[in-house]
Amino acid sequence: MAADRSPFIHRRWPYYPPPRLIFWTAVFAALIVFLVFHSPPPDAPPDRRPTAAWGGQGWERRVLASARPRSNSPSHAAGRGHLSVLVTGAAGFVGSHVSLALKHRGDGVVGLDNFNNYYDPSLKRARRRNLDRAGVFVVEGDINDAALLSKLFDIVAFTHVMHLAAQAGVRYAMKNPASYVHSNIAGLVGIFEACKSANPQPSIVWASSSSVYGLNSKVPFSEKDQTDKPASLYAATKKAGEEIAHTYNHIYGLSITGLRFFTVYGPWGRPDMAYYFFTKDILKGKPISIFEGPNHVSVARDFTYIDDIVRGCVASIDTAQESTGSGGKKKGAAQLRVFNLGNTSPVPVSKLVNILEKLLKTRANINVLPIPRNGDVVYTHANISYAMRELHYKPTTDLQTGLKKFVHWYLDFYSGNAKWVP
Ligand SMILES: O=C(O)[C@H]1O[C@H](OP(=O)(O)OP(=O)(O)OC[C@H]2O[C@@H](n3ccc(=O)[nH]c3=O)[C@H](O)[C@@H]2O)[C@H](O)[C@@H](O)[C@@H]1O
Repeated sequence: MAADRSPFIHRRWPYYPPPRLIFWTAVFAALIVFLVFHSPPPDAPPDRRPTAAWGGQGWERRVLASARPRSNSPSHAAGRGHLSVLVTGAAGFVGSHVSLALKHRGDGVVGLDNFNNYYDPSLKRARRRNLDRAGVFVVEGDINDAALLSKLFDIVAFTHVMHLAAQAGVRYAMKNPASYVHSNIAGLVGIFEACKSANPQPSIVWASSSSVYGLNSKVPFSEKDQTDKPASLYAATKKAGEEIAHTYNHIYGLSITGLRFFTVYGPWGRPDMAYYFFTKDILKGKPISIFEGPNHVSVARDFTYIDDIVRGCVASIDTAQESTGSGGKKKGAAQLRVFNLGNTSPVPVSKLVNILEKLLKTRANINVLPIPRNGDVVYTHANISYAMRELHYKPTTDLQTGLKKFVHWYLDFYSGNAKWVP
């Protein structure tokens, strides 16, 4: 009779299976364990995360640490409680300054920025290094990423959102209109959606723009003036933002403050703005264009120094009332405000160039051109009495003083020596 070679009979206990069987059983078990822990539950929403990496325990710990206010923060001492602020556009010009100011006084601050390449992202990365050093973690992601926003609100009960992420620049709107709709309309709605669903709802302060005054001829511009004649798509998206703010305040009880910034300038500024690229071009000996209005009228701006703007932003946070809703439901009327933050002292662009020439000790090579029909307006001038009354806002830096600080920073930064002086 042939010997029975089956391994499963005629074996006595204890039975030791062959090593190959043990190996394959282990592989199979490991595979099952992997599939169980890595497959999404059947009703999980689709993963809408963009390529930028966020999430994970280490990431959450950094968000939490950054959001934690100092126990002896002045906000707390002043009876405003502990503030945790989400600052969007934190690697941007105004966003980086405001984040540092809040962090330095003891508030918890989490930054959010998509580091897009509208202008040199290495400047944004340099600003981020300053924020890192100060203990502000900047999450890399987009305000249109609903899953990311909802995750951030899951982790932190933000008391305030300082929404400064936007597609800026008046003239670029003719080149890339979609980017204005993406950031200033869809992105703003994304922020309001996340805030209205959060529990507790944060108070929101966000950046509108002096450009909403558009073709207004009544000066100085007051918040009570009509703003229904925007001169650029950029201005139109900011104006639309103000209307959208009204809707979210009305339906959901969100406390919202819009700030109309007037041509903000200063150290760590935006390279797409005239004072910045004039400085670069004057130093390189390249020609610059100064625009003039019809009948050779001077084009002028109410240039406003960054430190004054930061004080206005912080005061807006400190005077913002709480939102009244929670988890998407309104419980009562909430605060809705719009403030001009300007210098209330317009200066012709030709004068700005004179100041730069003196500071740089270099003559500019100037072409005077008619103002192009690409969204620019001839004149801006802020009436700031409302902000003075409600925010105790009082700009203290004239253009000469502010440009001196900018030029000092510029020369330092581009000689590879940037130091952060908040
Ligand atoms: O305050 C605002 O609402 C706006 O201020 C700036 O917009 P703008 O005032 O046009 O600032 P710049 O682009 O720096 O232009 C400053 C002045 O220089 C003039 N300019 C600009 C470029 C140029 O080549 N030549 C020239 O004379 C412009 O006409 C303008 O009068 C910002 O770029 C906007 O994001 C912001 O919302």
